[in-house]
Amino acid sequence: MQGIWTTERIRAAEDRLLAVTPDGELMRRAAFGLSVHAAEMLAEHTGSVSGRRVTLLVGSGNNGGDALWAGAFLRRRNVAVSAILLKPERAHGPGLAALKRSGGRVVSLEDGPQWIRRADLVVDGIVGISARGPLRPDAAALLEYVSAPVLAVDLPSGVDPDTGAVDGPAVVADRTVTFGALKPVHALAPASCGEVSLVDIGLRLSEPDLQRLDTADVAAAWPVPGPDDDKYSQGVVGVAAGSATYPGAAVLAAGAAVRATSGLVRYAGHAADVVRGHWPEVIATGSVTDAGRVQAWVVGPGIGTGHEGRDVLRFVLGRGVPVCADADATTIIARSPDVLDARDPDTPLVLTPHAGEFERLMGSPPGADRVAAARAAARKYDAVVLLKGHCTVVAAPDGRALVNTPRGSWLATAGSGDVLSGLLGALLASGLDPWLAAGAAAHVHSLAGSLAADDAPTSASGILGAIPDALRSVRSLTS
Ligand SMILES: NC(=O)C1=CN([C@@H]2O[C@H](COP(=O)(O)OP(=O)(O)OC[C@H]3O[C@@H](n4cnc5c(N)ncnc54)[C@H](OP(=O)(O)O)[C@@H]3O)[C@@H](O)[C@H]2O)[C@@H](O)CC1
Ligand SMILES: Nc1ncnc2c1ncn2[C@@H]1O[C@H](COP(=O)(O)OP(=O)(O)O)[C@@H](O)[C@H]1O
Ligand SMILES: [K+]
Repeated sequence: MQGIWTTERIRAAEDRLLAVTPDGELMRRAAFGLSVHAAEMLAEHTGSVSGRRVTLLVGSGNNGGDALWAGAFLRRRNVAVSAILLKPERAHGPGLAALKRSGGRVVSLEDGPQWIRRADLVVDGIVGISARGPLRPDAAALLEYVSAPVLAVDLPSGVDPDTGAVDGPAVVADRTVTFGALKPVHALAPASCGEVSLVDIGLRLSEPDLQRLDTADVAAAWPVPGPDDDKYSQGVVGVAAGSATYPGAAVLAAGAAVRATSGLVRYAGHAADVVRGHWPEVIATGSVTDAGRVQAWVVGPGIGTGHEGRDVLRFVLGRGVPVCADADATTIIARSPDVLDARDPDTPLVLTPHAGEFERLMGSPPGADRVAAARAAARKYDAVVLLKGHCTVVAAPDGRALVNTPRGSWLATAGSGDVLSGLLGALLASGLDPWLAAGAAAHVHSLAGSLAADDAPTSASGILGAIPDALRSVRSLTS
């Protein structure tokens, strides 16, 4: 698991460390690491370091101080460094002195654009973890001239450090070098951060506020049959999805469940013939009432939101097994919360809303703080909530939260959510902790999406087809 800490926690840990570290030492550690990454980027993009031009955008806080010190270190490698000070009277004193001593140039805000245009690399030291609100106009104006690769100091300026939300102009970095520990922005705003690198400055932190699954966590959690297993012992999943008119959701959800684990898959609903045609290994019946025993249900994709869908949902909630309520099932719960009376409070429920379904469930959209939103919904429904979007957030009623950072946006395609629910249902049936099951399913779903796409549009069927490759890739770490 990768830990992620809020800026409040980071600041407290920094204060503790600062108290026992010589003055300026932490910043120099941070800035030296930053300069190594800057040199690496110069070499990558231009083929050399010496003689190249770096322009620093320098705000009035320590983030600007990091940039100035890094500039001084780069001077030692014969890089031409210029610094644009947004507030010259409040620039970090020791950093500015170090840059000047090393032969770096300080340029005025008015001359800034030409130095940005001529740069081989732009370093964003405008603002770091003390950023508040949208980027100020003088800083925002400079960004219009940037065409060179950008290295963000700690985080891309203009992006909220704790939520990753972007409200107005913001830096889009090719690489972000952060210090001590990952902050929420790094997991929640991948398109703004670019590649994220962590420089160790010796921070000590306890329990993280937010987590991210490593591939190794997913590999360790994913169920694999052993010598004594049979088709029942690995967990049987039931899929209640689709309709005669719209059988696609059923085919996708059942197919994802088939590919996720080697346990048995049952299907119940009006698309039984179509599902059987696609997946002969699925035991398909017309109704949940004669589906047979399962260890978890996936319910909702394509079942409609009328009384029949409501009856199906109520029936599966009453079976005493974990339920993944997706798509139409979330809408039914939002409109008729009394269906949840059928649920035994001790059996896990996973809700998988996208933003629109979330708004129906909670009465307002997720807003900028998607982690807080998912946590609130998890508490309200006493359920694990998987909030879909570019980044997927999974929160448990006990407050645990994780985020899945995607590789691109190819998952934004029709039916992709049905594939996710099938994966998740199969993991629930195997007995995995529902929060971990949701996180692992999201991880494999997004990996399958990027493998299927391979830089060109794909489809839900393509994502489904790439599940075995995604699992092979995840498991290759363990073999
Ligand atoms: N502490 C440590 O041990 C270490 C800390 N480190 C580094 O320190 C950074 C944190 O530094 P920090 O706390 O000095 O604040 P920082 O983020 O630079 O910005 C504050 C200034 O920005 C301004 N400002 C605010 N919002 C703005 C906006 N929207 N748009 C534009 N400007 C805005 C605001 O100005 P004011 O409102 O005062 O005019 C304020 O003065 C951290 O990210 C890391 O890089 C590393 O060296 C490792 C060791
Ligand atoms: N821009 C995006 N980037 C990455 N993933 C996305 C993006 N938009 C949607 N997704 C993912 O794609 C899936 C879409 O699911 P859903 O909204 O239920 O669609 P559908 O009903 O068509 O299946 C979710 O897993 C969601 O997290
Ligand atoms: K920054």
